[in-house]
Amino acid sequence: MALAGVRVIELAGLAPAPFCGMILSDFGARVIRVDRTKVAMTVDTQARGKQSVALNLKSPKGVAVLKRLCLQSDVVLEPYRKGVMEKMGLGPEDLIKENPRLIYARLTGYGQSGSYAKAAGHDINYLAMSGLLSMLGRSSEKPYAPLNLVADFAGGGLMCAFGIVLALLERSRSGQGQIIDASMVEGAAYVGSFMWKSRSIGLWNRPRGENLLDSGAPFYDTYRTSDGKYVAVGAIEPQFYQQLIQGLGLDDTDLPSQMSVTDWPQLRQTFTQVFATKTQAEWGQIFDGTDACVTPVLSQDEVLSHSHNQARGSFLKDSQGEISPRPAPVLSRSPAEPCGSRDPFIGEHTRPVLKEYGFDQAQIEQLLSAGIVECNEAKARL
Ligand SMILES: C[C@H](CCC[C@@H](C)[C@H]1CC[C@H]2[C@@H]3[C@H](O)C[C@@H]4C[C@H](O)CC[C@]4(C)[C@H]3C[C@H](O)[C@]12C)C(=O)SCCNC(=O)CCNC(=O)[C@H](O)C(C)(C)COP(=O)(O)OP(=O)(O)OC[C@H]1O[C@@H](n2cnc3c(N)ncnc32)[C@H](O)[C@@H]1OP(=O)(O)O
Repeated sequence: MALAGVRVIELAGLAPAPFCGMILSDFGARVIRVDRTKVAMTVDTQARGKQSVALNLKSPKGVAVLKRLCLQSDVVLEPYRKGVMEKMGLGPEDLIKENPRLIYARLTGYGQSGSYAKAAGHDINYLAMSGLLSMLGRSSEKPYAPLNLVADFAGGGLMCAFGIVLALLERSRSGQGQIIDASMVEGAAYVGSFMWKSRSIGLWNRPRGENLLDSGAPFYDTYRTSDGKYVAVGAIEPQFYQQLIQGLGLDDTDLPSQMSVTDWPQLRQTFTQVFATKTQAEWGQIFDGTDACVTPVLSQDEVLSHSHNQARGSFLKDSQGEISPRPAPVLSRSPAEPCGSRDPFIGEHTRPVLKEYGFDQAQIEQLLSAGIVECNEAKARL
């Protein structure tokens, strides 16, 4: 796999850093998640292929253990508020001084500088600060965050993984590590570059929800079908729009022109009425195999059985029967091989990882009896 041999220490976080760690793990990196002690359950639902070490960082001895793990690894991924790592003496300067090859990734909402750097926040705040939230939502309605997808995952976890891969690539030439300052505000904005770059062509001149691609255009929207399901329509180009009109059984000469913005509300009404006359599956029979750009809106449970997804193996079922997306993109020679077994229990790998990182048996027992580390192997065997 592409990242085989790369050792990552991931400090346990909420959602973006776990996703970043899972991407690295799916593509072959060895990811060791450092969890808190005295915690019954992890909130990391993206732990595929990771190992867990439970370590008390409130103790100087725990901090010393973490330092030893970091110094022998390729990547440290930390999701804390600015200053937390420095307070423990584990800031990037300290660690990179001792391990110049170390890649130190800092995944935060607002980045390591600026007046918001130390403020708490979540996806919706970062999205708001990126300028993108102001563009999301239906006409005359308030801005609407599309789950916590854009800042946490696209602009956060994924962008940070990209930064790590770039730093690894550069290190293969220079032999040196570096610090990655991954701000979710900036990551989200960068993912949305098109929204800035396309202003000059007038794509966003109208109010929110009234433009071509923000649900303003009737040929770029979702419609309810007679069985209470939905279809998605993305028939932008005239030749594809013609196929949509044909599939709907409408006569083009009775309709206003596609790009007549003032007629869009009326056209939307017509489409709404027509789509409501058949089931989602019936529309599938009409539109599948055409270029009308009409697809079913599938639920999370339906994706696995759709013929196209099935043919490509786009979704996986793990050993627990849980469905999740296959890692993307697909590399021809060294594709991801996601681990099929269950996620680790907190502290499940404390003992073997410490051993591997050079702690001897007596040191491990001492750390265990002092409560600096926890080991949950017994639970893991149950
Ligand atoms: C919208 C998303 C968030 C969605 C997350 C949800 C999926 C989950 C959120 C709550 C979960 C539920 C909840 O936990 C209750 C249940 C628990 C149960 O186990 C499971 C079910 C639950 C219902 C559970 C279910 C779900 O998991 C939840 C609903 C986001 O936007 S995520 C993005 C957030 N932002 C960032 O990541 C940006 C960077 N980080 C930050 O800005 C801050 O970290 C943050 C997020 C604001 C939190 O600030 P906080 O003050 O809490 O921490 P920090 O200042 O960063 O400091 C960390 C301190 O922790 C110490 N520490 C770290 N590791 C250890 C250790 N191993 N041992 C000891 N101590 C440790 C560290 O030293 C710091 O201590 P100090 O404060 O003293 O310096």
